[in-house]
Amino acid sequence: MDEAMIRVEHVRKRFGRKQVLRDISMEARRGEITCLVGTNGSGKSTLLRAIMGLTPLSGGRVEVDGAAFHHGMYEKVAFIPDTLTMPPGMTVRACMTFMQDFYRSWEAARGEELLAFFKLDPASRVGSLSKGTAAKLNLVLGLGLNADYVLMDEPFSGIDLFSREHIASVFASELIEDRGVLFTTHEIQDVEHLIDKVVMLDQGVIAKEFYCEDIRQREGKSVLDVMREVYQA
Ligand SMILES: Nc1ncnc2c1ncn2[C@@H]1O[C@H](COP(=O)(O)OP(=O)(O)OP(=O)(O)O)[C@@H](O)[C@H]1O
Repeated sequence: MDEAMIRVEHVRKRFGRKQVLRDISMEARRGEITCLVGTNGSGKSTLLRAIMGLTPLSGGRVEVDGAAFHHGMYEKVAFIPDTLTMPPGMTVRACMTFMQDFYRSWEAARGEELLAFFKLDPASRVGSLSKGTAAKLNLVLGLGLNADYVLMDEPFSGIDLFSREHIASVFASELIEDRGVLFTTHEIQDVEHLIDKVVMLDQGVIAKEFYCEDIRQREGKSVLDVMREVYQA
């Protein structure tokens, strides 16, 4: 059996008395772009953080390529959060040097390629970046890692149309290659043509998990059509 995937099995997560993830089982395969969707507060960020071991699970398990997730896997699975975590005084160049010092899997040449792709100025400081530019730097730092899987939390949040298109084009480029991508977005219509699979989260469970091509061919529906059916039912 091909185990090149992140597999989430019966994951549960509770914050105090609030059960956010009730029983989540899903897969994100290497070589595929998987999009996690759900209404506000449905637990998308919580699930990404749970997969990365950034928040303890209340139950269930996460496997990467058939082995239980452990901290050594941070080189294999990159996480790009929805906010830039670098200190405001640091320059873009210093952020890249930090990544180089901190991660064995940082690929300097790929980092330079990404910097050029997003037209970022290496001398600008983190604190002076606009929201969209900060999001681009976040992508440079995450995708510069030679990780097999990349998890991204809302890479398009608050970003203008052209920057969104620019970021979306990364998904179709060799910068992603055969990695496995799992990301969340509310801007599904912008990326629908780029994604392979959709996982729909609703009230702590997976309401639906499907390949976009299947739903298009079999039912003649767009992802948005299916989302309307599930979330507006
Ligand atoms: N650290 C925490 N402590 C308590 N509750 C939390 C914590 N983190 C998240 N929650 C709650 O878990 C639920 C899911 O939050 P989460 O951020 O995962 O949703 P989301 O689907 O990413 O939402 P959005 O689309 O608005 O970004 C929310 O009700 C939130 O208030």
